[in-house]
Amino acid sequence: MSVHALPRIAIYGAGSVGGYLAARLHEHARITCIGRRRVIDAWRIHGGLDWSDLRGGHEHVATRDVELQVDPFAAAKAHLVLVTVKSAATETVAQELAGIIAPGVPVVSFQNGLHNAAILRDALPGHPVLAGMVPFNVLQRIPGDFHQGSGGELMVEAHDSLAAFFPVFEASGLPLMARPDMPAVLAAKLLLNLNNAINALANVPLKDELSQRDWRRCLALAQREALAVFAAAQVQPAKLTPLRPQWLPRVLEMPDSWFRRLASRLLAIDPVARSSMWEDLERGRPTEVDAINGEVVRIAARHGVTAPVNARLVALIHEAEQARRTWSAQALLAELHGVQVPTAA
Ligand SMILES: NC(=O)C1=CN([C@@H]2O[C@H](COP(=O)(O)OP(=O)(O)OC[C@H]3O[C@@H](n4cnc5c(N)ncnc54)[C@H](OP(=O)(O)O)[C@@H]3O)[C@@H](O)[C@H]2O)C=CC1
Ligand SMILES: CC(C)(CO)C(=O)C(=O)O
Repeated sequence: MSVHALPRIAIYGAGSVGGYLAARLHEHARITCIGRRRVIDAWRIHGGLDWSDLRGGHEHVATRDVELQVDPFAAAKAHLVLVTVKSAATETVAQELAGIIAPGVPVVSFQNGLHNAAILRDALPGHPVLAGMVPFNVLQRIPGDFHQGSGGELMVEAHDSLAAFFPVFEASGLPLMARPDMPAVLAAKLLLNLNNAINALANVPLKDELSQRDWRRCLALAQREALAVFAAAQVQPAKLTPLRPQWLPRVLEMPDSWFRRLASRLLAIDPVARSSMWEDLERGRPTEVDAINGEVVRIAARHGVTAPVNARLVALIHEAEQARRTWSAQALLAELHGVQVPTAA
């Protein structure tokens, strides 16, 4: 196919996910990736983008093969826009895209958190704005070099406007699964993302963290609390792993050898992979904790229940944004047990 016949995709938010998607999709679409000047300059100095994954796939994509831009107007010619900024930046991005992108162009939020698509939708009437989900981890090891450290398929809200783009993702080796139940998918992803804060506080790779029972017990406390909050709010998370979401805390608490046997897929993570929240702390950036653990606390408050474990994780991450401290699993577990209201005997 001539390059001029390829669809144009704008990726708004040049970071870990944005850079990885740009590098993976570039052969089957004309990609424009829009981001901060410091990032775009660093990617140009790197000579383009490199991607690799845990199955050994890798490629160097030269700067002539992806358009790297700092000007939001570069999104004007896109046939599809993918939003890949952190949740706190969504409102600003929505305002920046309004009036720039062509009428009717679909916009997909490839972000964690429950409300990013709704924020974009409010500012972009006349566009199908669709929730998406990135299941795998991407680490930007050095500027311009992206490593996918775990598996899973990209998901998106089913919509006719995306018909021309499914083959692009498929041909690029990143199939996109259309889902009729994205609110349930995002709720299930939020449960998994409760580990982002624990991984950031642990300051160790995800695989090491999840291999140790006391870290998993911390996650089980946060997930069990979130599941109770979801039940109070009548939110049913989708089944994204071989285990039903309701079983996750019990399996996480199992001894290491049982956990390895029962949840081998949860441990199929590259040894270098860390959560995106760890990457934020490492780079001195504000984190997304208010859109993740903070979301559990807000839903709890709306439904007359409490979420002290997730509230404590929010506070600890905000403290870490100011000054980092490395926790041991035992110290964090004691801290999280300490905030729980004892249940009547
Ligand atoms: N990284 C991962 O492994 C995964 C991440 N996710 C989710 O994907 C989303 C993106 O995460 P990630 O890629 O890690 O984020 P990054 O912080 O790596 O990338 C986002 C980039 O967008 C930039 N940005 C913010 N606002 C604007 C703007 N108005 N115009 C241009 N650029 C802007 C940011 O700059 P600045 O820092 O200056 O704000 C940053 O460079 C998040 O919701 C995250 O939770 C989901 C699954 C996995
Ligand atoms: C893939 C996962 C769950 C963990 O890396 C993530 O979403 C993140 O880091 O933000």
